[in-house]
Amino acid sequence: MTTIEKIQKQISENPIILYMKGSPKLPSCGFSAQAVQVLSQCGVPFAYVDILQNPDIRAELPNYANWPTFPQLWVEGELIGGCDIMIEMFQSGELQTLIKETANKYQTA
Ligand SMILES: N[C@@H](CCC(=O)N[C@@H](CS)C(=O)NCC(=O)O)C(=O)O
Ligand code: FES
Repeated sequence: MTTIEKIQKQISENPIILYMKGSPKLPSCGFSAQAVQVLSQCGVPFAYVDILQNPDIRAELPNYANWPTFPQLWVEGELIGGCDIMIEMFQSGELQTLIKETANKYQTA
C-alpha cells in the first residue's frame, strides 16, 4: 500500500480522525495538545494517527491535504483544519455540533 492509499484508508474508515504529534494521552506539541483538548470536550471518541511514529504520513499528508501543518482534523473524509480552526469552531459551538452529528450518524447498534 502506498502512503496515499494508507491515508485514504484511514480517513474513509474513521469518520473522526486527528493527525497529531504524539497521542491524545501524551501529545508531543502544544498545538496537538490544544486540538486534543477541544476535540475531547466534544465528548465523543475519535481516532488518531501519531505522525511522529509515521514519517511517511508526515511527509505526504500535507501535500494530499493541501495543508502544511499538524494537527489536522478530518471528518467524513474531509479536512476540517488545524488547531486554530478547531478552537474557533469550538468557541462558536460549531465543532461540538459537527462532531456529535457525525458520531450519531455512524453509531451502530
Ligand atoms: N497554527 C497552526 C499550528 C500548527 C503548526 O504550526 N504546526 C507545525 C509545528 S508542530 C507543523 O506541523 N509543522 C510541520 C511538521 O512538523 O511536520 C494550526 O492552526 O494548526
Ligand atoms: S513540535 Fe514544535 S511547535 Fe509543534
